Amino acid sequence: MYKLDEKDITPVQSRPRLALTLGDPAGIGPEVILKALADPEVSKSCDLTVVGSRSLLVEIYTKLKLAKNSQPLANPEELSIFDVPLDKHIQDEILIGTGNAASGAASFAYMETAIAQTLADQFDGIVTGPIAKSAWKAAGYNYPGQTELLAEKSGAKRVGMLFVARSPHTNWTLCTLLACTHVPLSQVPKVLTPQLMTEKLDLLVECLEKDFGLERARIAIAGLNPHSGEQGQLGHEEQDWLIPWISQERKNRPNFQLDGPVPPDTMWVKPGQAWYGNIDPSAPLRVNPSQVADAYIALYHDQGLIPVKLMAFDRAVNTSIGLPFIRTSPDHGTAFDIAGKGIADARSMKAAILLAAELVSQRRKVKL
Ligand SMILES: NC(=O)c1ccc[n+]([C@@H]2O[C@H](COP(=O)([O-])OP(=O)(O)OC[C@H]3O[C@@H](n4cnc5c(N)ncnc54)[C@H](O)[C@@H]3O)[C@@H](O)[C@H]2O)c1
Ligand SMILES: N[C@H](C(=O)O)[C@H](O)COP(=O)(O)O
Repeated sequence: MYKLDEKDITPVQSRPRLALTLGDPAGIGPEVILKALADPEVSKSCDLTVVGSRSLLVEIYTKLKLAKNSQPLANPEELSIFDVPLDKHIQDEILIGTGNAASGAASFAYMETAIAQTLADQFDGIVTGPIAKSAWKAAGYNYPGQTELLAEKSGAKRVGMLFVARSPHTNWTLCTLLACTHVPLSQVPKVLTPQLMTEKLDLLVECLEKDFGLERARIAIAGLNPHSGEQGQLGHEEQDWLIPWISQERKNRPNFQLDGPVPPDTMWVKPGQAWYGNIDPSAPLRVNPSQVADAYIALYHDQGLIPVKLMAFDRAVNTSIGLPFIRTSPDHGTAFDIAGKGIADARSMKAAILLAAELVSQRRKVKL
């Protein structure tokens, strides 16, 4: 991947067209959007249309302008907005800082609208503001997350959740795919199967080739149990199917180096070193970014997202792979605890917009 700079920005007429959903209006989505859109690097990279309720956005903008130490915010009057008006009784029940059925109904309506408009070719991709799954549930929408709604509405049979983050220290890119996502921990060993792993590996390989231009890549796959099961002494999944599955996939994909199962506790040591680089000048240079994997497969949500968010909470991007269009999202959630205070960090939203623009441009090049 490369850093988007002035010379890479495509001419105005072919700039990526992105829909930007507000997310849960009671959370920090509107704030990080207004902050990100005030950044010239963002506005230069693509044509952005906010999909959400204009009147709510204006209300939040007015409130944030009054906040202490208010940072630059885009003025809604100057933005392209695809207005999704809400029934008055729903709008009246939206309370900044509290996700509820009304805020869930609103964020669901924004997503449905953005997906429909993107499928109708009004946009090349969607950047989604954070939603609360519990608020969707309260509103009567039973989806584990936005990814599953996107897959259902777009007819995608397979979808993957990939977190992409570029290190500010070394410029190295951390790519982490979750083999299973919003699955309760007790269900993880049952959900993980060789079939599921093959589906996710197929998606990752397609994405690395098509979106990141990597025809040969190194992929590290985590084990499930402590020390990858210690030869069956600390868990049996590695011996039963994970090791045979990796061996088979090595034969099937000679262009790809598949490492694993890597003991989960040490899987993140080298990525951590590649991410931070030689920060301590007295330490020997411990890892060369070219010697680490191009992508990591974590077997379940927190196995992958604890290290990702520890290293890169301010800039990781949740990227859906396998959809017929680009979709990215910041890695953080609705942060109801700080909503409306003007202190939310917009860098992950900015990274999500820039990555979406970059991926749209890359797909266009591949199509030519
Ligand atoms: N992109 C998404 O749609 C997405 C991603 C993760 C979680 N969620 C949802 O968000 C809701 C809340 O989840 P959570 O509390 O586990 O995670 P969270 O990311 O909302 O918040 C975790 C902590 O980080 C802080 N934080 C988060 N984003 C921040 C930012 N941009 N700037 C400064 N501080 C920030 C919060 O104040 C909180 O202390 C849940 O319903 C969850 O499902 C949505
Ligand atoms: N699993 C994601 C995370 O923790 O960042 C997040 O919940 C987003 O999921 P959707 O994009 O599917 O809503």
